[in-house]
Amino acid sequence: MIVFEQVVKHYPGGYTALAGVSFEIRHGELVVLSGHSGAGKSTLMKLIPVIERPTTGTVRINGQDVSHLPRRATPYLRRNLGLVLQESRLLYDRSVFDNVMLPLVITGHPPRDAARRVAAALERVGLDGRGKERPAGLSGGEQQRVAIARAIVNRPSILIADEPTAHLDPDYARDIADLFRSFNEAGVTVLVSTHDAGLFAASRPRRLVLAKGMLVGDGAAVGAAA
Ligand SMILES: Nc1ncnc2c1ncn2[C@@H]1O[C@H](COP(=O)(O)OP(=O)(O)OP(=O)(O)O)[C@@H](O)[C@H]1O
Repeated sequence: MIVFEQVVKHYPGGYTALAGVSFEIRHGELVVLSGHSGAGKSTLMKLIPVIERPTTGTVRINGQDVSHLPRRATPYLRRNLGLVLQESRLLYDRSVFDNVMLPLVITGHPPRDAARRVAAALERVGLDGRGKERPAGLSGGEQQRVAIARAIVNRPSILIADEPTAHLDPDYARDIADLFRSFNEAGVTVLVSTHDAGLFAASRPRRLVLAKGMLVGDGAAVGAAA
């Protein structure tokens, strides 16, 4: 469960990225966050794993107020979150397998079970047998799948993805959207931001719409309108 209560985020220099945002996402929901460039989507997403903190207001994840979470406690929080953020780039000097393994290495997972989980995550995103390859040799859509496999390898209950279909050809983008739907159908709470909400319309998601740091829409998607 993700709860935002009157969340305000000012950046240094005075820019207001979020101007008092409140909503509640229940377990098992599929939520698409849309809004123009600069509306505050990335900021909202970064508040959940505490990459950024609210200036005022409260963010609660699975009942825990994370607004003032000590830095040393953030790895425990992030263990239950799958993150595909703008800044979560792949390591290009490592194999696909090593990239997906990374979160398990960080959490000190037993190596043999970790290898099994990586193989399962790669299979889940349609990249089984590709673990030895380098990310640079993969298409943009396949690289995004590696990032998604890395996000789900810890079997998170919440998956957060910031513009995962940006820069992808329409066919690849649709495949990625379908992948998020299948995670959601398997019980994962999914929050995904996009400029193209129509891409996810078939999944009948709940749509949150941000404009200038304010929540201006909250409801079921209608047709393929963006
Ligand atoms: N670290 C930062 N320091 C200062 N200002 C920032 C910072 N991060 C974001 N902003 C500003 O906050 C506003 C909201 O940015 P944010 O990235 O959340 O929007 P967005 O809706 O995700 O946009 P986009 O779709 O272009 O990624 C923007 O005007 C941006 O310039």
